[in-house]
Amino acid sequence: MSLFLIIILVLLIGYQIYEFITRTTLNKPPCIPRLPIVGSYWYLLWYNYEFPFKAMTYYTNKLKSKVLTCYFGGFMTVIANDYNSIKEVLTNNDFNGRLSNVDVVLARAFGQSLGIFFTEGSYWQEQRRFILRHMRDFGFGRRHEKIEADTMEEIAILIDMLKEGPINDTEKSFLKNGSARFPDVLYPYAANAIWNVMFGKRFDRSEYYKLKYFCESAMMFQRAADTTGGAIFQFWFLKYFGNMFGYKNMMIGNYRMVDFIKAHLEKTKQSNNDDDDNGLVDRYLKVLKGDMKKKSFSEKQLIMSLVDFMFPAISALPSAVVHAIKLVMHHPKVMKNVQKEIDRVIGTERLVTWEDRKNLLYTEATIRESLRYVTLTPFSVFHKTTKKTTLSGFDLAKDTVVVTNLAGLNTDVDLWGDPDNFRPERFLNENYQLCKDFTFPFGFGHRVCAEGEPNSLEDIISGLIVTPKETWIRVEPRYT
Ligand code: HEM
Repeated sequence: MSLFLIIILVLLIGYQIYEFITRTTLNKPPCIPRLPIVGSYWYLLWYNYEFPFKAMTYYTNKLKSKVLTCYFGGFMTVIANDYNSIKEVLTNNDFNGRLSNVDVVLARAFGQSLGIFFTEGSYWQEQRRFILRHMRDFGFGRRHEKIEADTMEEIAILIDMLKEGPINDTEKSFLKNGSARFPDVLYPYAANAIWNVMFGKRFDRSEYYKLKYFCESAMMFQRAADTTGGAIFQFWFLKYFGNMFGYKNMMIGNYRMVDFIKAHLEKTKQSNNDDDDNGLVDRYLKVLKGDMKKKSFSEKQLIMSLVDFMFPAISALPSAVVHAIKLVMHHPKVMKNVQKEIDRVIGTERLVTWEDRKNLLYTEATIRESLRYVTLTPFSVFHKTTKKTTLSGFDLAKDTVVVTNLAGLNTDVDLWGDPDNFRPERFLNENYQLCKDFTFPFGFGHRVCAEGEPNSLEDIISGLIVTPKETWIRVEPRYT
């Protein structure tokens, strides 16, 4: 009898646990199974430890919904997995919040909510607006004679490195036996481009070791965790496990960048005259010295904004170029087409310019396809609802974490038909013009990547092509 009761009790508890795991609240998106405390993230890891976002396709099919609830630890999170729901998140201002008070986010910024990525509300708006407006004056995201000339010089150095070989120990570390290591070889070019906008100067070729250090720190930070922050963002105490959850490298990489920027900021402050106007830093320092300083302006905020604007420029951009190169090299037909277009539009005697972009449609389609094929930010950067709102007809409470599953969008069979094929032609119509792009590699709306799509694509194009005559496309004899 007692055995019978125990069986009943076990069955009842089992049922309760099953109920808890699969429970969906009324008018909330269907929920991925979850466990008490740890939530659903572990199910994603279980499905694919290396690429947990891949589990989403399985669950959208299983739960028959493109919008799902997923508990990241204790954070009730809603994940948008298709074009319509992602667009809704990106275009509705109710989703413009960020998780600004999570331990790991605060730890990277002197224990405060600073920078651009993880700030929100009027603080974020004020800072983002000020920084972008003044960066534009120094050539960020628009035509600018000096910046274009400087960039051409950097490209010329890159060509010289690739063609003539290394001239110092730093260059020898990424140029060996006639081959170049990517993305490392692109670091000086990428870092000097953004440094120029911020500080109004570039590092000389003899100082490239400094840029190498700066870029490697950014990579260390990026590689320590994905944009979701991984498990460390859900459970603060995991920081005590060293590098097991990426915390240690995240902090080392982050504070190496902070210290590097701080040291150069100090130098700028010491040599700064009131009428200096060479880059964003001069403009920001002017505000800090002035009487009209708004509350959101501080030196720490400047440092974290510089980190937030610079680390993607020196890690994500070179990575995007490398993925494009790799994919083109593995698709000889695409390579031939790109090469033919470069020969036709640019020829072999001059460098690529910003003007060329409108005539490099196949090359642009190739870059768009490589950004689709390899999603650099699979879960993008987490958003948060700033008020009670709706998504695809579901009700969402204020402060709900919202994820745009860009990887899911980029591999959606319903949208692409053959997402596993690398086919730039999908971005061109029958008239060989670029057609509507259903991807959001840089996000969209007010929280769009600060570099924005046009600027990023131009940078990738110039990084990819480098030079018509000596380009990497010609280096690989197997395909020519
Ligand atoms: C191929 C390269 C890049 C990709 C794929 C990329 C992608 C993204 C994505 C998906 C977001 C999040 C959008 C959202 O919240 O929905 C983002 C945000 C951001 N990106 Fe990029 N990015 C790239 C390069 C850059 C560069 C070069 C910069 C700076 C020069 C930059 C600066 C930023 C900043 C500051 C944000 C935060 C914007 C905010 O929260 O207001 N990114 N990026």
